[in-house]
Amino acid sequence: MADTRTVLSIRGAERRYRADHAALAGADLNLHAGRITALLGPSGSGKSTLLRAIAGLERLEAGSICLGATVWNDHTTHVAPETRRVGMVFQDYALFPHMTALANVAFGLTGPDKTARAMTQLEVAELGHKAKAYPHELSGGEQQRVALARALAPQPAVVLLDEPFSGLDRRLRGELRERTVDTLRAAGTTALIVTHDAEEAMAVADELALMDGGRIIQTGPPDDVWMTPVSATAAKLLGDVEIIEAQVTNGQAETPFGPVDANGFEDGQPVSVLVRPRAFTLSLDPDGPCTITRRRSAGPHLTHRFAGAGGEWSAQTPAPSPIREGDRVSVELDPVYVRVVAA
Ligand SMILES: Nc1ncnc2c1ncn2[C@@H]1O[C@H](COP(=O)(O)OP(=O)(O)OP(=O)(O)O)[C@@H](O)[C@H]1O
Repeated sequence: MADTRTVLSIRGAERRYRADHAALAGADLNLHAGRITALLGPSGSGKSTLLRAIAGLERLEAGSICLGATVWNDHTTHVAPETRRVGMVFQDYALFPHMTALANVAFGLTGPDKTARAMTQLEVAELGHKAKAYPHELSGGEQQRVALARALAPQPAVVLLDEPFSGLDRRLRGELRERTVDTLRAAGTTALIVTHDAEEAMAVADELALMDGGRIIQTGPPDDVWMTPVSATAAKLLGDVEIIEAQVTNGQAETPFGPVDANGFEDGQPVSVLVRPRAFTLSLDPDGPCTITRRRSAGPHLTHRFAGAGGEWSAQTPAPSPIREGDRVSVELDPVYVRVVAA
């Protein structure tokens, strides 16, 4: 059974840079022992501010941040960044350019064996042979690995990674992503990784936290969050979704593609029906109500745009498919990929 002990808890965190705008507007989040949480949100939603607040680089105006029973922040306390047991990997890695890889990793360490410990950490990152190299002599991926080694070397309670893969090309990103997850797991570290890439968040996360407007709007295992988004905003953060506004009648929400179960909402209530592209099941039908307007291959599946039923919609369909542009189709919804939430 995985350890779900809360290591870090954030309650009602508020931070305003301007009087009329809260970068953090009451954010709540728990980080659990040895687990990787991915923080996903659009640009400007407050992700970096939350990370900086955990690191002690921002003061909160309200709320609290606690490591176990130790208060790092509340209305009276602000523990200095250097005394928090936090490791940081910044977006640009922030390595010291005039120091070797080894000196960078040893930087935060103390004690007579600090160089040996830094070397061990570099070896874990498979960069022992680059110990004497300066950052400009390292590739982007190697720099990121040195930055991660530096963050992990002091055995911090929490590691924070701010968009750690964003400067790298797609192939290297995937590789480095897996290596980073392996390294964090091997170290048993509690980690928070910020990203605005849904696919990346789903790939790295044990737990996913969705952020919007300075608040955490949903948390949970990635599959659960994907299958059961709490709102249209949450669903949109994780990928394409069609949103159909509907009213509940006899326990069902009426859509142009037939009724769907109203998920416990009461009759008369306005709801949003969230339909993932893969929910649409298309069948060739000369008398069907919809017409294919566009067909695109996307590797293992196809994207079919179709018009009719009061709008234009996107379906993700299995490849190969005989359905071509201009064909008429009938459309059904697979309820597995449909979710009804409050409007
Ligand atoms: N130093 C600052 N001074 C003034 N406003 C700031 C400052 N830092 C951030 N903000 C504002 O606070 C809000 C949250 O910013 P933040 O950088 O935390 O968002 P983010 O989710 O990390 O965005 P991104 O994905 O683009 O990095 C934004 O409206 C931003 O403009």
